[in-house]
Order: sequence, then C-alpha cells, then structure tokens
Amino acid sequence: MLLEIEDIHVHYGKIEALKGVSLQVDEGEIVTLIGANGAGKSTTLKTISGLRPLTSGRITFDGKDISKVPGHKRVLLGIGQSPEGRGIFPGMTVEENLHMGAYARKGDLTKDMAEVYDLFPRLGERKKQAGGTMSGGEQQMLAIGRALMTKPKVLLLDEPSMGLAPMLIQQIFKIIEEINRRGTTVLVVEQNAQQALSLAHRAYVIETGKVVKSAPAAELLTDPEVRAAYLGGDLAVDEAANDTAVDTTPRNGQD
Ligand SMILES: Nc1ncnc2c1ncn2[C@@H]1O[C@H](COP(=O)(O)OP(=O)(O)OP(=O)(O)O)[C@@H](O)[C@H]1O
Repeated sequence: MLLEIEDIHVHYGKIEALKGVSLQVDEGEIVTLIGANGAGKSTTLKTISGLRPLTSGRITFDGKDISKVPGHKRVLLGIGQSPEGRGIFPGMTVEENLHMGAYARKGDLTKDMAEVYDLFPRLGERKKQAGGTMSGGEQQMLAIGRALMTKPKVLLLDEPSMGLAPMLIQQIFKIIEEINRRGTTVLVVEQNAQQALSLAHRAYVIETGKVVKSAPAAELLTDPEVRAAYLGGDLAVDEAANDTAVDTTPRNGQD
C-alpha cells in the first residue's frame, strides 16, 4: 500500500472538520473522494500534503509514518498536490511556474518539462505567457503540470474540474487518466461525482467529516443512495429519460 490514513481527526479551531477518516491508496490506483460542500474532502487532501496538522490519527506513506513530517519534506518523499483554486504564480511565465514545481530538485529539468509539454501541448505553446493571463482551463493544466514537476509518487488533485466548461472537463480527466497510465498514483477530490467515478478505480464517499461508503468506483455509479445524493437522481429515472431521448417515433400532430 502506498498511502494509508488511519482514523484522522482534524480541527479548524474548535470545529472538527475530520472526525476519524480512514482510507487507503494502492500504488497505481486512481482513487476518488466524493462528497457535498464542506464534507471535508479538501481538508483530507491538505492533511495528507501537510498543510493542515493532525489532531490525532496516523498517515503512512511508502511504509513511513509521516504524520509529523512537515509539508515541504512530504513533497520530497513523493506527495505532489495541485491545490483547489490552482495557486499558480500569476506574474511568472508558464516555464517559470513549472520550474518552481521542481525548485527542491537538482539536475536537468529538460526531460521533465518536455513530458509536461507532451501531456499538455497547450502549455508548450505558451511557455512565455504569464500564468495569470491564461484561461481557467490552462491555469488548471499549469497547476497539474507544476505538481508533476515534483516527480510525485502520488498526485493529489483538488477539484480539477472546478469552473471548467464540459469539454475541458473531459480533456482534463483524459489527461489525469494518461498521467496514471504513465505510472503516477492519483488521489482526486471532486464535486463532479459522475466524472470522478467514471475515472477512478475506487472511491470513498465522505459526509460531515466521516467516510460513509467505500467501494469500486463502478459500483458506486449504480448505487441508489449515491445516485440520489451525488449523481442527480436514481438509475430508473435516468433510464426512463434515456428511453424518451432515443424515442424518435413521430407523434401525430405534435411536431
Ligand atoms: N480555514 C478554515 N477555517 C475554518 N473552518 C474551515 C476552514 N476550512 C474548512 N473549514 C471547515 O471544515 C469543513 C470541511 O471543509 P472542506 O473544505 O474540507 O470541505 P470540502 O468537502 O472540500 O468542501 P468543498 O467541496 O466545498 O470545497 C467545513 O465545515 C468547512 O467550513
């Protein structure tokens, strides 16, 4: 197992945001964490990357207890995060932003930069453009590219689809799949449960700071409770809607 979180409790002042979350990520997997606003998804990722301290519980990464390891050292161990809201450096060019991702590494970055440009040709076309002048989708690509420059064993993605047009969402999810195919384990937090469950191997559902379900992602796509809460309806309703959509029989006098 690459990453294991055991019974973590996390507070913001007196508010307990995580009330005993446990989850595991195996090497090579794409795992997703879905849940409503405020459920604790982002907090879980921030706690894994070391941006939030644990009140109690344990995080083990690559066989090592990292619960008390500071965030900048977790990056060196192989935990890379693309944060919610992207957090790129707006005044720096695309190229400079990518270099920042690798600031703690020595050696020639040419090959790694080329790999990011291969995944995101759009970034390659815009190496000298300031990050802050890029479109939302391009900034999302840049944030993921920058996280990849840390050479992570696990890539943590917080809401990669946020604020993007449907076509771009498809594109970003395809790229995440390709990043995983090339060998990086992925833990992705998403509001867009349909997309996330279609992409991931396994999924956890989190509600008010607790994991309430975990299963293969494909199973959750047809789980009635998950459908009702996160996928906008139950399967029977969707199937009925599909039947109507493919029914091309002319209706006399109605067209
Ligand atoms: N900086 C903060 N200070 C105080 N409370 C916070 C802070 N950040 C998050 N919280 C609270 O912790 C809980 C979990 O928030 P979190 O951002 O992890 O949820 P989320 O599932 O990622 O939601 P969203 O999808 O809306 O981003 C919420 O009740 C939230 O209000």
